[in-house]
Amino acid sequence: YDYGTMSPSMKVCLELLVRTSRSFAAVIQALDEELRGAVCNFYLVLRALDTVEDDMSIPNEVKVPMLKNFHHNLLDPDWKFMDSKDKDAVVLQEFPHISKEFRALPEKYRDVIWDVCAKMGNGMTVFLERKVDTLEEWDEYCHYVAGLVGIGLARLFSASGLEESSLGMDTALANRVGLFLQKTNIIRDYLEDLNDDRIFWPKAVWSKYRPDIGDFAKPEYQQEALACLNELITNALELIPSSLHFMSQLHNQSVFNFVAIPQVMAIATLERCYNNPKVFSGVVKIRKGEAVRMMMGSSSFDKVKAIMKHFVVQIKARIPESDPHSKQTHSLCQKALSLC
Ligand SMILES: O=C(O)CO[C@@H](C(=O)O)[C@@H](OCCCCCc1ccc2ccccc2c1)C(=O)NCCCCCc1ccc2ccccc2c1
Ligand SMILES: [Mg+2]
Ligand SMILES: [Mg+2]
Repeated sequence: YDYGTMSPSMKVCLELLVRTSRSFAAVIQALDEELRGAVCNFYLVLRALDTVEDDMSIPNEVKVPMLKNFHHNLLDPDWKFMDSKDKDAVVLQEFPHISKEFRALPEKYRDVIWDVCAKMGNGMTVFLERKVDTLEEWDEYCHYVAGLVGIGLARLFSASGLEESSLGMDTALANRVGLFLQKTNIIRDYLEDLNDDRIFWPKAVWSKYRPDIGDFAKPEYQQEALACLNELITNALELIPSSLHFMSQLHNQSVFNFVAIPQVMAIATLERCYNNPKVFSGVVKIRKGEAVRMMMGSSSFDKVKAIMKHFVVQIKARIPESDPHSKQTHSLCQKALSLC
């Protein structure tokens, strides 16, 4: 970076990026110059929107219009929100710096960020009133908060000229790339979300095993908890072919690293969570050393396929005979391995 020529608001944005994202700050900063500012702003704008969604101290009658109209704040140099209690409240307090950087971006990037922000904000309100019930609604919610990010990123990559224009046109594929990350987060964060009285596990699935999702945290219901966990992980494993297909189309090294590292971290997380009772007593995180090794080893498609293969083999090797979805899990592992 050339800190000397960087505008004061860009300096603030870089600090906000590093402060609000352990997992994305490094890979965003490593993007080629042409994309870095746009993707950094895309992240901060959506993190600010998500901070409104996540802030349980904001009542729904205030939150709904705030989310629906959030994208208009991008054009208001003075807009900020000082009353958030969320862990990332700082992005709402410093929003004038974020919106200033947005307005300085080329129009082709502003159009993508504006469009995704509007659609995500509107989508979030849909699930403020009602919980995620069916697997279709699980896909719908994840589309709003992460699928749209994948679609927006693919459009930014194509618009930059660093990737083919066809990438930005296959919205169904880019959507699935985002779903893979969000479903992994939701599966991993069972206990954290339960403690916040937030449920993102689809009710149509967990209610097959227990009438109250809180029961999974009780040792006497460990079998039901693991069966539900394994079913949701199996659902997420369906997305591996799309993840690989998306990555196979990337030509720019910095874009490849940016896409591959979160995907590799996701399959590693799913493997750590599979049939693991610790999901219900704490948060299963990848150790820093292991994460660094994976980041270093994700620089080419062949290397990423080797890492994917490693984790899918681990899952396949420990599918319990008694698990109600063992056949689906086994055949999805086979399918994924055939592509690695
Ligand atoms: O509050 C938290 O800390 C976690 O919030 C989760 C939640 O509230 O569900 C949840 O908030 C979702 C709404 C805001 C999305 C913000 C975002 C995230 C990553 C980005 C990466 C690059 C550019 C823009 C990005 C925007 C969250 O952060 N989930 C993490 C998984 C979603 C990642 C989105 C995504 C999708 C496709 C991608 C493809 C390639 C590289 C990164 C990708 C990143
Ligand atoms: Mg959040
Ligand atoms: Mg959220």
